Amino acid sequence: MLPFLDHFLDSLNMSRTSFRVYIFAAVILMFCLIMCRTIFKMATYIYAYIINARRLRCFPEPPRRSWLLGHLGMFMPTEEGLTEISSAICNLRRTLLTWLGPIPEVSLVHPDTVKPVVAASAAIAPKDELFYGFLRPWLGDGLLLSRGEKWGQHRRLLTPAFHFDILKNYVKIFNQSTDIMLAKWRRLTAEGPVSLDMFEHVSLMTLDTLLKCTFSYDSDCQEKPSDYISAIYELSSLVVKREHYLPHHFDFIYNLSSNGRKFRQACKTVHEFTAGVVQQRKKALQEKGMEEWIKSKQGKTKDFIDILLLSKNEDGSQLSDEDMRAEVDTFMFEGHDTTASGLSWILYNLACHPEYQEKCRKEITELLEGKDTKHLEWDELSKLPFTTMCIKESLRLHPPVVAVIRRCTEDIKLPKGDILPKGNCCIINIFGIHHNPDVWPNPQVYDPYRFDPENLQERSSYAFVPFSAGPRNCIGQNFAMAEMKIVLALILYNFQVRLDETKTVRRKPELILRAENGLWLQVEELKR
Ligand code: HEM
Repeated sequence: MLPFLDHFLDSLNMSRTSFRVYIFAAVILMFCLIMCRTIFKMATYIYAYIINARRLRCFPEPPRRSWLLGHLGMFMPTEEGLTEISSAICNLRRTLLTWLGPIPEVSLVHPDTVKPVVAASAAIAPKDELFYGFLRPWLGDGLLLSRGEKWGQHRRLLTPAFHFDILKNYVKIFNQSTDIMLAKWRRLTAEGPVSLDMFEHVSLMTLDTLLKCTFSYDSDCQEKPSDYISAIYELSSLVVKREHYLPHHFDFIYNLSSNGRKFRQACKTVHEFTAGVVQQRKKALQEKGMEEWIKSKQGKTKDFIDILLLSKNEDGSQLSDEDMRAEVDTFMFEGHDTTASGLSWILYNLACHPEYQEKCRKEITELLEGKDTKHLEWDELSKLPFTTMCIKESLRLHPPVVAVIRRCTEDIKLPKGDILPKGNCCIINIFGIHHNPDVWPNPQVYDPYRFDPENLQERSSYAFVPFSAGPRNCIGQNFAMAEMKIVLALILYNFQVRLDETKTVRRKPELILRAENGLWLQVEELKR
């Protein structure tokens, strides 16, 4: 049947039976090798899990089944666990690491390791990994998900939109949106203190702010429901549900599911809204002409879409409609939940520590007392040093984004000499870094004095990375810090927040760090 094979075996002086035995042995050997590799890899994970769980105690709350998947990421081999394992294997380190292939999701928890990874991560694509992929149908090729040359070009184009001269103009909006929330709180607490879910109230307020800063759109969403806002909420929750349910990781199955259909519908609502505003604005610009249009904006706050319309690349080209839509959707996604999470946890930490809350209030009162309008100006934001320390310490203890993913673009040397091979994916475990006892003594303790300028010197700049770090850090961090300072100042000036003893607060890492069943605090108006 196979004259060629017979000829070949004759030339080797080998019978067909012996040939079959050899082939069989080779297959068994290959199978054993693959099994060894898999077993070894699994043992590595289990060992690292035990080491990390013991050493780092990332999340004090035991994981619940529903979010075990997301939670496991926190315990994937940290570079320390990995070092210990590979040290045990001793000289074969490099060879073994290479042989094992890319070790998925090594979780980086030390500033020295994070530094080379984020520094090299400008043009790479961390973004096509599992989780980022789920966001793509919604956010398109916006700044968060784009890569390479396109990312570089857009980042250069968008950076001026976050210049202090532009951010200054948003201060009025931050004050106004907070006033709306506080008016609501006044109504709710008219009869006495009540317990409110901070996430619910604060995230509506941050969305309201973003809609005004991005589109100049007053949706009144803090008072009445809005389709666009509901769609954004739905998209955020559907992405998390998809991540936690393994069969839905496959596009084919997800698209057929009811959640997949809801996701498509919500994407449609959001995209139509954004594209509509972009179109309208472009039309107005074309009708008026550039000069007249710029004149009409003088003395008014330029929103984010205005700035995008005026931006040009080095070659004079502008963003296409599609790119503009993607950038706006990305800002709405990146900018509201993160800031809401940051603010909710700050209020929680200050409720846990009334002495710090009182100290912030004193600082804020000194600034606002004697002013006609109890609003903060841009220049006053630097006059709240203790409040800023409290905000930073809360971002350390409860970072809104718990982790980001990067792929190494080069071999990365770990502190103890081991190598993370190029191409390996790693989790920059922001939560882990912020809770690493080697960097932060007593990491679970809320102590704003860690951020006293006197204590900053000896700490690595990669020890505190709530906004990530390196060229691909958060473009909106100054926006977020300004907003958080203003909102916090106005809340503390007008209200007292206390823990609600009837509700337990448990951290719940999703897209952002949430609280299981909401974050309920007792709110009481201060009589001045
Ligand atoms: C407390 C609030 C915020 C936190 C903690 C935060 C955190 C982060 C982090 C950790 C990243 C890196 C994500 C990654 O690489 O996967 C990021 C990226 C980004 N953030 Fe923020 N963010 C906040 C507020 C904002 C705001 C207010 C905006 C816009 C208005 C914004 C816009 C963005 C964008 C566009 C990116 C992608 C940047 C790029 O890849 O070049 N963020 N943010």
